[in-house]
Amino acid sequence: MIEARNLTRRYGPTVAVDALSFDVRPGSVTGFLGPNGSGKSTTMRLILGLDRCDAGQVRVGGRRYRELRWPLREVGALLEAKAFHPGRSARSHLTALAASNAIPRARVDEVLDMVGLTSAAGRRAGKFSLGMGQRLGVAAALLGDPGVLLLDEPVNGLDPEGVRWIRNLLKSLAAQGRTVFVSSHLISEMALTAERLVVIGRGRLLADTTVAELSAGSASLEDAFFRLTSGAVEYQGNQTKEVTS
Ligand SMILES: Nc1ncnc2c1ncn2[C@@H]1O[C@H](COP(=O)(O)OP(=O)(O)OP(=O)(O)O)[C@@H](O)[C@H]1O
Repeated sequence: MIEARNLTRRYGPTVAVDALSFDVRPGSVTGFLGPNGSGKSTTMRLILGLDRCDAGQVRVGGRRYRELRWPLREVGALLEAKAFHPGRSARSHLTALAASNAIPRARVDEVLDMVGLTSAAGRRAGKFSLGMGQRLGVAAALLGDPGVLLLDEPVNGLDPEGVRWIRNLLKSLAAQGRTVFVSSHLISEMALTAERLVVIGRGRLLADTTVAELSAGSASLEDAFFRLTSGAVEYQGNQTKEVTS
């Protein structure tokens, strides 16, 4: 369970996260949606204690992240791909992480197998493709067999097999009773993966609901998302002249 209450983070004049309150419950995948710059990554960093909040608080399993004795065994996180030393092999990266949290070494090979990196385990992680880096990040998140998982854009860079794999993985982790919180810009993918949604815009909560509820009355979840966030989009491209061939 993740409980955010009145969570607020400012960077100078920018209010990145603005009095945000929501719960992420165990047993289902909760998608975290919002336009560019709406505060999703900042919120995830606040949950993980990687950034301090100016007001409010967030608890994971009833405690603040920094109060957790073995954080990797309680919360697994994938924040950005390639968050590892480029000169280390995938296996040695995971082995070092396991040692720091008193996780048995045998678990390293288990998670390498789960993410499909067994054959690349001895290669320098710095030479990994984006998708392989994402897989290694997922392996690190799963290492401590945590009850809570936080993933920021996990499908980024994954091939179609990888997208389907992560979808099924997240659903099965939730079905085991874990709390799974996952951000994405791919609304159609979220429609397939998530049961619940937290939607934010300009740092504020726009909806804390189910996919079914939000989609009801719209042609698609994407349409419902655009309607919900239409007043909260900060960065928008211009339509270019249509190309006809
Ligand atoms: N370290 C920082 N210093 C200054 N401003 C920041 C910092 N981190 C985030 N911001 C600002 O906070 C706001 C929210 O950013 P954040 O990265 O959390 O959004 P996001 O929803 O994850 O965006 P995206 O979908 O584009 O990844 C933005 O205006 C961003 O410029």
